[in-house]
Amino acid sequence: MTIQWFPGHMAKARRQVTEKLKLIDIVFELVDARIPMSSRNPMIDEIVSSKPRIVLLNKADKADEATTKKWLNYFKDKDIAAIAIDAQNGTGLKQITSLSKELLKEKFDKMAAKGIKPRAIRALIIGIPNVGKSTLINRLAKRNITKTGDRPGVTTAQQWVKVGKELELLDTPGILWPKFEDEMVGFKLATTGAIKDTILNLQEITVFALNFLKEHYPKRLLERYGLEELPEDIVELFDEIAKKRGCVMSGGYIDYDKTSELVLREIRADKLGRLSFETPTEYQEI
Ligand SMILES: Nc1nc2c(ncn2[C@@H]2O[C@H](COP(=O)(O)OP(=O)(O)OP(=O)(O)O)[C@@H](O)[C@H]2O)c(=O)[nH]1
Repeated sequence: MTIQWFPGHMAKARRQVTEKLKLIDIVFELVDARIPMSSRNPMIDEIVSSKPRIVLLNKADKADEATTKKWLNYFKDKDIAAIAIDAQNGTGLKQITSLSKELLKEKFDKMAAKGIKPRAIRALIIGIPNVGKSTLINRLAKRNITKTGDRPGVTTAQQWVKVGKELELLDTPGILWPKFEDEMVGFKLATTGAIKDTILNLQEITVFALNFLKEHYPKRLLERYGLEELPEDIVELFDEIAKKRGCVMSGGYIDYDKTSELVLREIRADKLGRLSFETPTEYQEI
């Protein structure tokens, strides 16, 4: 899904999430494990301040394991509950219920003391587009299709999805916008495929990605594209990859768009291995 986030849409998204918060005990904030900060909504702390929250680092199967460990420590140091998961394969999902119970123990104990009948924990999944919200809901609910509740004529009443006996999810997730006014965030979102390539310049995204790989994963670049060494100049690197992969037009001109598409496709398909595009050290001050 591509959403054009105009101010009116942002206000509406925020209003919808705020409404849903009234119905639930806990928020599961879904982020992309490869870019846990860039894939968050910039106002998330303020928007969900009234509820306990677990940060779910999704697509952990695509992220650099060592960096994901650092992110988990980062959140732990900040006293923020966080779990690395792979919603597609179901890895890490068991911890979601146990950690939710832990975080809500006091609230539920108090309810029990008042004689309120025990009930399942109610949760809402929130995240930016394409972060894996529907995949997670379907996986937790052990079903294949998420019902879309907002087609004309379909009742808009909230539906609950049961996850075992102890947890219930709202079946429509909360969708919030990313922090795209920051250019680096935009490049990271585009490199990981979170936003359409047409939103930013394709070649600029690839320059960002290649520079990043050159600095952080040079060996992977060398191996993937059969290069002897990495040229200093990023255009030269582009040229070498293009020549290795036949992205050259008649007359010997390099087809930079084709090269860009190829490199980005391969990064997103994990052909260069598991990659993370940001580390906690850049965010220590937050
Ligand atoms: N490798 C991997 N892919 C995942 C994971 N979770 C989701 N995906 C893929 O990511 C893409 C987006 O997933 P969705 O579940 O549609 O994301 P969404 O957040 O519901 O997206 P919107 O409907 O746009 O808000 C799909 O191609 C999923 O198959 C995961 O843990 N690992």
